[in-house]
Formats: sequence, C-alpha cells, structure tokens
Amino acid sequence: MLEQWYTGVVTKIVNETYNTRRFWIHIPEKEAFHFKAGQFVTLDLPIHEKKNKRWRSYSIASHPNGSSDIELVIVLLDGGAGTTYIFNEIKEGSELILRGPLGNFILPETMDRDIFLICTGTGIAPFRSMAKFLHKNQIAHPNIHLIYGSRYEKDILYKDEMRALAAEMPGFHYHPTLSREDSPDWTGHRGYVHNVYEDLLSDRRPAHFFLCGWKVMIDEAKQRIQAMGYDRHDIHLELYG
Ligand SMILES: Cc1cc2nc3c(=O)[nH]c(=O)nc-3n(C[C@H](O)[C@H](O)[C@H](O)COP(=O)(O)OP(=O)(O)OC[C@H]3O[C@@H](n4cnc5c(N)ncnc54)[C@H](O)[C@@H]3O)c2cc1C
Repeated sequence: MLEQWYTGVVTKIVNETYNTRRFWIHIPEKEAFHFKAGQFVTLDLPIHEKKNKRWRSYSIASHPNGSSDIELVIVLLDGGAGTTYIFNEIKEGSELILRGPLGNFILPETMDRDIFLICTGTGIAPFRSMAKFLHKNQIAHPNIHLIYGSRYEKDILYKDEMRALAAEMPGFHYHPTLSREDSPDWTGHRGYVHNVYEDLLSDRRPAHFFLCGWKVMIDEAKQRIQAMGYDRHDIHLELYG
C-alpha cells in the first residue's frame, strides 16, 4: 500500500514534566483523522540521517474523537537525535510530516478477561488513549488495571487525569508505582511495576496483558508473566526501543 504522509501543524505544546512535553497536532488535510486507541504515528524529521533513520514513531496519547487533532507525549532522550530536534526546533505553529495511523496494539474485540496495562514513562500514551476512549464512549469492559512506573512522583504523567478517571470509571484501577521516591508523603506503591501485577494476580485469573515502553521493562515483564503460567499469546507488546 502507498504510504500516505500528511503535514501536521503543531497547535499547542505543554511541559508535562521537566523532560516530557505534550504536543497537539492538527492535520488540515483530513477532516477527521481516524485511528484506533493504541495506534501510533511516524514522524519524518529533518535530522540529516538516512531516510528511514529520520523516522521516529510516537503513540497517539489522545483518544479517537472524530477530529483531525491528535496529542503526542514525548520524553527528551539525552543525546537522542530525534527528540533533541523536537524539543529544540518544534514550536507552536511548526509543521511536522507524519504518517499513520499504524500498529495493532489495540484493545481486544472481546474483552472477556481482566486487562493489565503495564508501562513506564511515556509508555502510558496508548493506554491513556484506550482508557479515555472507553470512558467517553461508555463502552462496557472488564476490570482494567493501569500499572504505571516511574522513578519519582514528579515524573508521573497524567497523574491527576488518571486519578479522576479511576474515580469516575467503574472497573478502571490506577496503580502508579515509584522506584526511587523517598518522600514519606507518597503513600502509593513503591518499587517496580512487576511486583504490582504479581500481587494483583496472586489468584492467576485469566487476563490480557498489554506492555508498553522500553526493552528492559518489557523483557522482564514478558518473562515474569509467562513464569506465572500465562501464555505468550495473552501478552501484547509495544516496544519503544
Ligand atoms: C511504536 C512506537 C511508539 C513510540 N511512542 C513513543 C511515545 O509515545 N513517546 C516517546 O517519548 N517515545 C516513543 N517511542 C520512542 C521514539 O520513537 C524514539 O525512539 C525516542 O523518542 C528516541 O528518539 P531519539 O531520536 O531522540 O533517540 P535515538 O537517537 O533514536 O535513540 C538512541 C537509542 O536510545 C534508545 N532509547 C531511546 N529513548 C530511550 C529511553 N527513554 N530510555 C532508554 N532508551 C532509550 C533507543 O532505543 C536507541 O537505541 C515510540 C517508539 C515506537 C517504536
């Protein structure tokens, strides 16, 4: 299939944490940019590398709503060619060349088992899209556990929004866990994401697992979930790098 590239216009940028920004992009060529919650877009960045090395993918953090606007949430990687360009050069009003939607990291058609959404950092992007999509459209779903890992409380992305969703959305459970926070004010989980799902699944009930983020977390989660007796077909991955 021919690849369709669009020119998007950045309409708004917000610093979400000290190293992570939210970017809102409008795609004027499309009356509506249709995608499924969990999919991503690929940006073609003018970073003077070989063509395919100029491409960087980003999960759509907003939910499908029939508009031609999407939101991305991007963490600056020290020395990363793409994110250095994005953070230094992209301003409100800048254009971005993008294609999509891409990917099959989407909710199952039949949601007949509990769903565990496990991520670190900006890996929350596709899960925010899924949770908001289910909530806005009042779609029936089983228990959904969003297990989010970061180092410190200040790093938590969309914290207030996820807390509000958990309060409003029956069956949606939010479990942020912090690996390095030493403040006694933090009363939530401490440590890595792995202990959280292992504790929640001590009864080994049937479940779907969606893992999103960086290789170290994903490799360990895959191995631990299979060691708990789950089949690899129950595990869905979106590997960021
Ligand atoms: C399908 C998909 C969706 C993605 N969605 C997002 C998203 O929503 N938000 C987002 O911030 N990123 C996302 N990424 C990652 C993104 O595509 C880039 O890899 C990232 O922004 C780094 O690009 P860079 O050019 O700055 O670094 P590069 O110069 O390309 O990266 C250098 C190396 O560092 C590794 N690396 C990059 N970032 C990290 C990190 N944070 N921790 C550890 N190692 C890292 C890479 O694997 C690479 O080997 C996604 C990746 C994929 C494949």
